[in-house]
Amino acid sequence: MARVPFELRGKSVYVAGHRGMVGSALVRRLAREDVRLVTVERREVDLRNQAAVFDWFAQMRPQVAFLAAAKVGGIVANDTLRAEFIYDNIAIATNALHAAHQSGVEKLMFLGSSCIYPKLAPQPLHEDAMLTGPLESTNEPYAIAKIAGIKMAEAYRHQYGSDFISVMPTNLYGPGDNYHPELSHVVAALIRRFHEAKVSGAKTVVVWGTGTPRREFLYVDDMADACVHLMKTYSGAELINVGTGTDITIAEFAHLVADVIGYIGEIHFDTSRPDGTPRKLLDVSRLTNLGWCAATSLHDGLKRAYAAYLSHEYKTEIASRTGSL
Ligand SMILES: NC(=O)C1=CN([C@@H]2O[C@H](COP(=O)(O)OP(=O)(O)OC[C@H]3O[C@@H](n4cnc5c(N)ncnc54)[C@H](OP(=O)(O)O)[C@@H]3O)[C@@H](O)[C@H]2O)C=CC1
Ligand SMILES: C[C@H]1O[C@H](OP(=O)(O)OP(=O)(O)OC[C@H]2O[C@@H](n3cnc4c(=O)[nH]c(N)nc43)[C@H](O)[C@@H]2O)[C@@H](O)[C@@H](O)C1=O
Repeated sequence: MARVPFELRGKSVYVAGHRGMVGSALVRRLAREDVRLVTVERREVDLRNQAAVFDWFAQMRPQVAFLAAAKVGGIVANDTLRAEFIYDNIAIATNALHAAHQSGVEKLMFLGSSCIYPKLAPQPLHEDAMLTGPLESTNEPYAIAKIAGIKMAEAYRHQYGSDFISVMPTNLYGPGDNYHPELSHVVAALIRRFHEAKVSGAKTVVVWGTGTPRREFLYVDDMADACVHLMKTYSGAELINVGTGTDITIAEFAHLVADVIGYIGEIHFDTSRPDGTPRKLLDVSRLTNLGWCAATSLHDGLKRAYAAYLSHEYKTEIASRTGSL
């Protein structure tokens, strides 16, 4: 059966995690499609609650689902909230994927992460590197949960013929990010730290680790655009990496953030803090062959992310999401 191109038009589309960074970008992107958006707040349906999830899918019967809900955070959140990261993320994946199968969802996208690849896998990280070696210890519980979700989508495709696809995003940033000083990812952490240093006139800013790890960063609205593109054009069991295909050291990145924010002081590296994976550069050849590439440069994306931070920094939404971590 030819399953692509998949027609989104006229469909009811569920975005799980619609208040999050990726989910809200998906909502912005889907506003350009002729679809009926379906969302539900966590206080009404906690995706860890199997009965609530099964009931909600049976009642709402969405035709399409983007699974962008997860327990998410940076290196310290992953390393310290290890039980929550494995429990929440396995529960969310198993409940939502099985409910989608039971209620007859036509097509579903599961969002994994580039941290599912082995710590020392060859670079750039090809999709076939999954399960070929030990994981990075700081995010092993999260990665195991994501691998469970990927394998579940693959199994349901194999046994039931479900059109479930899995995409592996690189490190993401942009509007709606979490700015918690300890628990956030590096982009949000440094935007906040450099901004506060500029405002207070601080002479030094501390950046974690040695500065030598390399990371690839994708602007979240590009991520949402890639998700919609792949939903329409891809159907298969193979994973699809989603990134830019270029990376940068954390030291170079810190200087770029300082430049965008206008901070002119010194940068110190705190080597007592973890570096995590030495390098996480995605091989994006499958994505490129499917006709998609990123549109936003890191410099432009950071300018937009900083503008979003300035316009949201005192709003309670970020404060409440930060408090929930
Ligand atoms: N950010 C990144 O750099 C990367 C993210 N990803 C993946 O992308 C996806 C989206 O991440 P991102 O947008 O950054 O994360 P956010 O933390 O910004 O958003 C996560 C969303 O999931 C919802 N959620 C979490 N737990 C539950 C629950 N138990 N029940 C219902 N809803 C829940 C949150 O709800 P609420 O708003 O109520 O808190 C929130 O809307 C995730 O699958 C993540 O693993 C992959 C690679 C990199
Ligand atoms: C997306 C991916 O994100 C996580 O992995 P990670 O790439 O290690 O994420 P990170 O953004 O927290 O750090 C990136 C690098 O940056 C350095 N770094 C410097 N200074 C700060 C800093 O102030 N905060 C943070 N968080 N990191 C800093 C930090 O030491 C590291 O070398 C996974 O757990 C998992 O969640 C996942 O899927």
